[in-house]
Amino acid sequence: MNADFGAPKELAGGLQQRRALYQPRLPPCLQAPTVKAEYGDATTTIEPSCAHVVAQAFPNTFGQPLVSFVAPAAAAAAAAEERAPIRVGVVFSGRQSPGGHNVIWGLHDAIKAYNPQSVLYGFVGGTEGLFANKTLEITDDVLASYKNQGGFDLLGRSIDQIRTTKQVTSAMATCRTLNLDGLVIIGGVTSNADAAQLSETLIQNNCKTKVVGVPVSLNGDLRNQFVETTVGFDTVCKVNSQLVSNVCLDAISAGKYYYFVRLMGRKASHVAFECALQSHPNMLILGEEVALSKLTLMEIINKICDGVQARAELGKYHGVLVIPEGLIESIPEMYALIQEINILHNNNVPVAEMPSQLSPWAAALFQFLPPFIRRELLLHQESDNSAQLSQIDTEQLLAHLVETEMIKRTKEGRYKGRKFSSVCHFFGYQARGSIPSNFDCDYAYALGRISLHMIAAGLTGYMATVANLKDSVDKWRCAAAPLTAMMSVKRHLRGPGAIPIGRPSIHPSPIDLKGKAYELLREKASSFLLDDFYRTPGGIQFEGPGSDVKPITLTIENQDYMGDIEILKECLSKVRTMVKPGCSREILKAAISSMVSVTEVLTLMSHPLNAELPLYHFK
Ligand SMILES: O=P(O)(O)OC[C@H]1O[C@](O)(CO)[C@@H](O)[C@@H]1O
Repeated sequence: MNADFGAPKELAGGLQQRRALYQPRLPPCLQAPTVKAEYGDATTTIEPSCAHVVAQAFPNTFGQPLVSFVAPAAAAAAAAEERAPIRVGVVFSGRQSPGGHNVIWGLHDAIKAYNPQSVLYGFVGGTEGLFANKTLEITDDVLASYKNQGGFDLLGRSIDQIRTTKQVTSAMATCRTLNLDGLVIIGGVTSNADAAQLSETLIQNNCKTKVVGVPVSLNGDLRNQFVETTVGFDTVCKVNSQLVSNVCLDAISAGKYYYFVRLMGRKASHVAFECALQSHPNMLILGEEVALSKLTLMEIINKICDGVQARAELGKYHGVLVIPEGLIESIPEMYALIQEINILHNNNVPVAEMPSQLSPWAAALFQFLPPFIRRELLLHQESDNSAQLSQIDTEQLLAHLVETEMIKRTKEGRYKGRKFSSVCHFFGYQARGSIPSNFDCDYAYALGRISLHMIAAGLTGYMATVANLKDSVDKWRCAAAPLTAMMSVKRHLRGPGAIPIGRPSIHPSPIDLKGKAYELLREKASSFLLDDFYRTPGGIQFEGPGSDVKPITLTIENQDYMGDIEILKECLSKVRTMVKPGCSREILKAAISSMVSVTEVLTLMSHPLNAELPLYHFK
């Protein structure tokens, strides 16, 4: 374990120092040291047919009400000394995600405003630090060089799991030893599911510590009717969109390579999806689409080759393909092979013996794959027993198979263009330590402050949430949602005969293939493929007009089309000044794509006032 966690960092002059001075904006309800908690109706689960199973597994925490936080009446705000000091622990349970530090900062500020005698302990080294009770007291001094900074290096992280009996017992022992009123668990889907179980176990064992989850994950897959997005998703998408758009421009400049880019996102492809909306690469293959259409590996390869061939007919020998790291598991035959390997891991079969123990069809597929993929598929599993997808070079597998297929097509006389050449990238870990965007700084800081109010209100088994994120911070609504309300049970089959399997849990939310954002992308797919409609969002903006740009998916999916007349007017005036009367349709398209965001264009296209402006009818 790194002994330097929490040590003051030397911040580079210029941007890094300036970022440390940024003061996150606070929604109105969080501006006083206390809040008023308003209790709503009892909850069930996001999948009501699972309610009885969740209720059985979580007898103490199922059905709790939603809680909203509003500003207290001025007279209700008691003096700090009238409030008992609070003792809270905080742990990074999930993977690094930009903005995580600000959750701790917000929590610290709220705790001290609540009562300056309150104490906040950070667990050093992630969950391992929680189990071993290794703490660092969080103070203003400790926080100084970590404010608005990326990574999780204030406290570090270890395994993203608080699940086994030993782990839960150790965590409970730490809560008791430190006499904690609250434990704040920072992480994604897995960490929050574990937080729910820990909270239930603590109640059953008469441990007073309240457990609060905070949605922090670069993958953006912890989203449901209570959670609009996770901390870090915005930053990671911005960093990766810049990288993708950079390679788009590189590709078109030399006209000789196809770039195969893999982005993070295991069970869901949100990062790849958002980056494609931002940067417009030629091709995007989502895990969700492949799983739905049950596309085989060779069908995917043929699809890519058809795209390469169509572009060659236009004289184009370059392009950019974006995939999520989870794509490999979405391909039916690869999924089945990975499942067989997982079973062998669970049965402790030595890696060297695994290939010989595969079923005949899986062994045949395994042998067909290039040696580097075979080696990567056999790596030890993640904490949730899934394959280590970040270590599997799916982009290289695709590039290799596409090259083979293009050579075959050439030999058969089906392809007459130039030789296909590729360059592969995994833009994965690079973004996790990035300086967080203003949005992630504000969002994380607010969630940290909400966590304190949840503990003060005695809530346990809840997640801190903020709604209305597409709007400015002064319109954000702060709340707490029961973790059990986000649970469902996996099923073997769909429909009435479906058999529930496993314990209820919080599951990653896939891309909504019926959603507005996906519809937009599909409409543009053939133009993206052939027209090199690249878009350059550039680096993260911290100041000025670009600094408040939010994820396109977040704004599109939550867009109130009829209500945003102000946005409409602003867009109209922008485009009117740019476009000259009588200019071509192509110029209009380009003007719109470069001048306004997709969200704005969508708003324009869907708004009744759109009829005023024939130029928007390019669709
Ligand atoms: O740091 P680690 O353990 O290699 O984590 C890698 C994984 O973490 C994530 O970044 C976030 O869950 C995944 O997308 C990726 O597969």
